Amino acid sequence: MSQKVLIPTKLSTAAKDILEGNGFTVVQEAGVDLVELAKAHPDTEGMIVRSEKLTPEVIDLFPNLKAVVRAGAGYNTIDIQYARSKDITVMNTPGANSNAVAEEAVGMMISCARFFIEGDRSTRAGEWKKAQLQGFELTGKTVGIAGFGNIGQLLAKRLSGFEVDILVYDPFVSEDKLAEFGAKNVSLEELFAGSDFISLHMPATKETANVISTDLLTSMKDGAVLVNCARYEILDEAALREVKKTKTIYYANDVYPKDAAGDKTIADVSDIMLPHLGASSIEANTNAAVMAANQVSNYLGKGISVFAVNKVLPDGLSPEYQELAYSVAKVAKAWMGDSQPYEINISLYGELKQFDKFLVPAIVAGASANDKVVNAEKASEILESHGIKLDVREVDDSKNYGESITVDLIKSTNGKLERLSVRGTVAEGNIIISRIDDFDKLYYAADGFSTVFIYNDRPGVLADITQILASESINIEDLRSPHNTEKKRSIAIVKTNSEVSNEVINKINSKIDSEAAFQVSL
Ligand SMILES: NC(=O)C1=CN([C@@H]2O[C@H](COP(=O)(O)OP(=O)(O)OC[C@H]3O[C@@H](n4cnc5c(N)ncnc54)[C@H](O)[C@@H]3O)[C@@H](O)[C@H]2O)C=CC1
Ligand SMILES: O=C(O)C(=O)COP(=O)(O)O
Repeated sequence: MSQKVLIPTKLSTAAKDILEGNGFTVVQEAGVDLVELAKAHPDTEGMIVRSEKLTPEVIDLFPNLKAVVRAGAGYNTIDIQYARSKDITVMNTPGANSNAVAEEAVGMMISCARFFIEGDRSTRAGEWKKAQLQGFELTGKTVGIAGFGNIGQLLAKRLSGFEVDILVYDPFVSEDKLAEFGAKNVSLEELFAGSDFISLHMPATKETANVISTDLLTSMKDGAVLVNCARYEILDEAALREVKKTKTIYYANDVYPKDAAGDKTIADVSDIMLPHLGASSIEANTNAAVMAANQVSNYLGKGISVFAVNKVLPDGLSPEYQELAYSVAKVAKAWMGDSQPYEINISLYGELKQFDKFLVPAIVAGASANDKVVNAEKASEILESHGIKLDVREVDDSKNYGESITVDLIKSTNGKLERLSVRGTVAEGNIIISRIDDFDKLYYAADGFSTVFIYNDRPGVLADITQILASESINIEDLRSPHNTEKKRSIAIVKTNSEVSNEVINKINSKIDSEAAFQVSL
């Protein structure tokens, strides 16, 4: 039965399309209470949200939930610790909506400095406030950016045409990053006192709660502009109200305690108020939808967690290695065909051996991959229930395999055991299959469609394979065919531009009489 993903938010249909294409059942209903949705879909295993609040009470309504992707950056609306305690992995989609927010911030700055909102309102009302609404320019001024992550950096880049000086406050930013943008690292106090425009782009955390205080606001230059497209909780609203009584500063706001209609307490001190529009561009929505759908699909289907915020991959383990784990196992499983392994042996070489708990689920998912979708979390249980032994072996690092993974599926046919062994590594960010059976040094990039034949070495076999594929109008993109002269065996790995049907594989097989013939798509 296919796994269910709930999208209780307004999100590009790209997410639903990707997930359905990968075999998931998708329910997308925006604006419906999560409690109601939980009643109707208690079997939900994955969820994609935007600013919807996931409290412990809401999380408890979804007993089968395994993965939540916040299609966006800020995840302060999700109780990630509670989710962790329920073994739910929460991810976000960094960078997906950054440009939309950076552009919004530039728009806010100029709208404030040139009085666009008051100009519009008063002119509509029949007034003519040309003399009163003389503004000031952004060009050549000093802009302070608090929080120099994805959005902060893009903002600096977008502002470069305005020839501004940039001050940055971010306790975690590197000197290299600052140099790249020609920005100066300062304290938050120096940033507030020295900037004509200030834009907030740090996350809402315990450390940033109410950090924009009376002292900072009082220190701002007269007539300076403060833009908050980050989070409501960062600014001390009462302090802003007090300071604004005696000082002319402008405040542009996009964020609230909750996203909902109704009166807003911040209204009297805001010069511009938008209904949390930062990420609301077509482009950002599509980017976030595509990223989120792939992340849910990879996690539930392959055990690969990318951008997890409550189960962060340990230092030294990049997500490519989880992908490698899945891919190596999937190649071995494709070789094995429909029968079930008697045993799975896993060898994690080099630094990878310490990361078994992050890699084994992906291997188990790959080794169980008959359909497009498998349930990575449940795969171990399934293996156990089928009596399949899983063995993570002691490895011999003197073999110099670097950071690589070997998956051996042990096949049992009428009591006779056969080892189907595949090894891979990551090189320059690419997933590389380095060995199948005893054919090593393959160095073959595992993506797209590959058909593999193992056969007795003799002249003319490659010609037969390529000729049959050509007659089916299938184009070959790569072909590796090392020989084992001692055993007089060869392997041909043929990467094609499209899927090769079973019928065509059988046709080739009967012509070349191979001992193994299988296709794998990665
Ligand atoms: N208005 C809107 O629609 C949107 C609002 N946001 C908000 O903007 C925030 C930033 O988004 P991104 O740039 O994508 O995230 P990011 O994670 O790429 O960047 C955040 C930056 O803040 C820095 N930071 C962390 N703690 C800090 C502190 N105490 N003081 C100063 N800097 C600190 C981090 O080092 C990092 O460089 C999000 O957390 C979210 O709350 C994000 C997207 C849309
Ligand atoms: O990505 C973020 O942090 C945002 O604030 C965007 O929120 P939204 O997806 O528009 O509800």
